[in-house]
Amino acid sequence: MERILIQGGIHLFGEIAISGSKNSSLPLMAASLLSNQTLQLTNIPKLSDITTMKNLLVNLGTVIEIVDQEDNGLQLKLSSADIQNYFVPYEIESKIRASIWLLGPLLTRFGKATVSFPGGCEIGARPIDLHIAVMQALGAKIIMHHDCIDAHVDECLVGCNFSFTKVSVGATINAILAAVLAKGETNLFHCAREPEIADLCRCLNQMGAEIKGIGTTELTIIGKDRLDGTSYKVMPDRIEAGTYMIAAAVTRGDVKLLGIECDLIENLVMRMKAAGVSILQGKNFIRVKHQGPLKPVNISTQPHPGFPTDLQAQFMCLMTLAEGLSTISETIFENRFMHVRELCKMGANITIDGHDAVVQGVQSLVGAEVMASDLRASAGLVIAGLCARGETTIRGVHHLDRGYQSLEKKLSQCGAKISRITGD
Ligand SMILES: CC(=O)N[C@H]1[C@@H](OP(=O)(O)OP(=O)(O)OC[C@H]2O[C@@H](n3ccc(=O)[nH]c3=O)[C@H](O)[C@@H]2O)O[C@H](CO)[C@@H](O)[C@@H]1O
Ligand SMILES: C=C(OP(=O)(O)O)C(=O)O
Repeated sequence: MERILIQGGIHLFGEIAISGSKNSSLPLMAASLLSNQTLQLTNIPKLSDITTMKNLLVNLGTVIEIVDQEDNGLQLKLSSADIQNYFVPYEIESKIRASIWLLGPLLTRFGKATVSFPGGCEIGARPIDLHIAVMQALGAKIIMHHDCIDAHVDECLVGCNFSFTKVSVGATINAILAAVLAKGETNLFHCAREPEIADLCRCLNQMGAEIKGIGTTELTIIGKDRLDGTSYKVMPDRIEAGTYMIAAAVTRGDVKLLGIECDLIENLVMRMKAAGVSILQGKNFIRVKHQGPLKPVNISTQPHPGFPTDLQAQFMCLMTLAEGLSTISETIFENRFMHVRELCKMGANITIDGHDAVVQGVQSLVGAEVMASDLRASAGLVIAGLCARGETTIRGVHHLDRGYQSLEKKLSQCGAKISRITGD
C-alpha cells in the first residue's frame, strides 16, 4: 500500500504553479457528448478522476486524443460523433461523483441513458434526487432500479421552469448539460453558482449554447438543435490553490502561487487575512506570507460565495495552531469530519458537536501515523504533517491522486521533505 512520508517543521518557501480545476474539467469532458464535433480542452489536470472520466467516455464511444503538456497538464481532443453505447457501467462509474453528469448529455442528445449510481468521496449520503427531479421536469421518463437508473425520452427533452429545493452543484450542472439541447426555454431557479459552473457555461456558449445569468442563481437556457466544437482552456483549481495557501501559512512560510488570483477564492482570502496571514495579490499570482501568531477564526461552509466545504479540512488544520478557540461548522455534508480523529492523533485539540468542530489551538502538532479517508481530509493531513514536529506517515494516499497533480513535487520545490513510498 502506498503511503506518504513527511518530515515536518520546515517553512515552505518558493513558487507553486496551480493546475487546471478538477471540478471544472470533469463536466467539461461530459459536455463533449453534446456535439458531434471535436471539443478541445487544455489545462486539464493529470488526476485519477480525469482518467476515470476518460474511461467512462471511451466506453460510450467517445474518441479521445491526449497530449501531455507536462506542467501545463493535458490537452484533450474529445470527439463524440460516433456514440454506440448509452450504458455507464458500475465498475467505472462508482469511482467518481462526476459520472452522474453523463445522464443529462446522453438523454438530451440521444434520448436514452442507463447510469449506475455515482461514487466520489464518502462524505455523506449524497443522494441524486435533484438530478432525477430536474430530468423529469425536462420530460425524461426514469425508472430507478436497485443498482442503476434507466432513463429515456419519448421525443426530446422540453424546456421547463425548475426550482432546486436545495443548492446542488452537481444537479445544477446536469440540468444545464441537459437543457442546452432541449426544445425551447428552460428557467432554473435556486442554482448553485460555483465558479466551475460558470466555466462550464462559458464553454457551452462558445459551442453555440445560449445560457444567460451565468454566475447567478437564476439561469435561462434557450435550447439549440445542435452544438459545435470549440477549444477551451479550463480555469485554475481554486481548491488546490487554497490548499497550498493554507500550507504556506501553517508552515510559517512565504509562497507565491502562480496562475490564480484572489477573486476565485475571496472567502478563504478574507478568513486567512482575519487569521493574521499576509496575502498579496498580483497579476496572475497570489503570495501568502506568514506574519506573527495565528488568530482563531470561525467558519461555516456554505455554497459559493460562502466558505467552500472542499477547504474545510485544510482550514481546520490552520486553526489547530491558532491562539485560541475557533468553531468550524460543516453545513454541506453530514460526514466530513473524518480528519478530526487523525488530527487529534497528531496532538490537535478538537471536539465534535454535531455539525460543529470546536478547535482549541495548541502550540504545535507532532508527527504520527494517520489514515486518509477522503480527498480533502487527505490534503488536511498533508498540511498537518508539513507543520508537525517529526515524521508523519499518511496511508490511503490514492485519495490525494484524485485531486492534486504532482503534490509531492510541488511541495518539494518549496523545501518540503515529502516522499511517496510503495510497498509495506
Ligand atoms: C465533482 C464535484 O464537482 N464535486 C463537488 C460537488 O459535489 P456534488 O455536486 O456532489 O455536491 P452538491 O452540491 O450536489 O451537494 C450539496 C448537498 O446537496 C445534497 N444533494 C445533492 C444532490 C441531490 O440530488 N440531492 C441532495 O440532497 C448533497 O448530499 C449535499 O448535502 O459540489 C460539492 C459542494 O461544493 C463539492 O464538495 C464537491 O467537490
Ligand atoms: C468531494 C470532492 O469530490 P467528489 O465530489 O468528486 O467526491 C472534492 O473534490 O473535494
